[in-house]
Amino acid sequence: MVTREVALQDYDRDGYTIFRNVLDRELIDEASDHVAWLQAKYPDRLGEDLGTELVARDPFWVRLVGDERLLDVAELFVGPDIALFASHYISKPPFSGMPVLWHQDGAYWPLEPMRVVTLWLAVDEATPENGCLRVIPGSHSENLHELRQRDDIDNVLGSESAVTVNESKAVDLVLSPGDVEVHHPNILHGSDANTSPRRRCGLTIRYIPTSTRITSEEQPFVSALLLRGEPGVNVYQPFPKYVAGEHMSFTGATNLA
Ligand SMILES: O=C(O)CCC(=O)C(=O)O
Ligand SMILES: [Fe+2]
Repeated sequence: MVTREVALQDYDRDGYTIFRNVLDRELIDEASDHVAWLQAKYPDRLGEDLGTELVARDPFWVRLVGDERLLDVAELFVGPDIALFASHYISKPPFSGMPVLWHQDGAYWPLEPMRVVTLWLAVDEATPENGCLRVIPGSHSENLHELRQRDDIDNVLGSESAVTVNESKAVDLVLSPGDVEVHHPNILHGSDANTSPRRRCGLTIRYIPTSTRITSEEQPFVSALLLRGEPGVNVYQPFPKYVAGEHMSFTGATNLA
């Protein structure tokens, strides 16, 4: 088990770090069921695009991103007053899962200042074969680059950082279900297509200190949720109540009815 100090040193130096085995198998199995449930409920959405406006009305999603073990990790990076900014499952189906081109998250986000951390929770095993995350260590010290549109190839974001990336420096992040990778908003990262017979699903969770303002016009922001501590500068969505038959059932759901 890495100590907090080592994790923070790694993050400061490399722009990312990994925490192993943060969540238990039972909860990860529920997250995997959740992906199947979402895909049945929203058949027109791609597995790579399950998020944002779905989060705050989904009691399991809110329970998952509000898990104390995840918030304890987030707190190391953003301090004790923590809100959710956004969350997505990126579930790449076998054989056809799309790549995520090289990018810096901060180039996409309406946040001021850009203090935010991503926790990427592995729902499936992630390996080079099924399109695991890839990062360029140390690139978080670069400023945010312009984006350029990319519609010439199938890809999740439809855009990429307008820089030439030295892929020989890329590190593949091999993760097991329940592991959490943490990354900086400026780090260059992406992932290849899934050409393997195995699904590759991860959940991105973007946590902000409540001193970071979500500057989008729409307020409260669709997936803004106060998860720990003082509310700071934002307004937030209410927590959803669990309604049997409407929401996915999960351990502890009826306590949230
Ligand atoms: O899941 C992926 O392949 C990409 C994830 C990503 O870009 C992110 O977590 O910011
Ligand atoms: Fe990203």
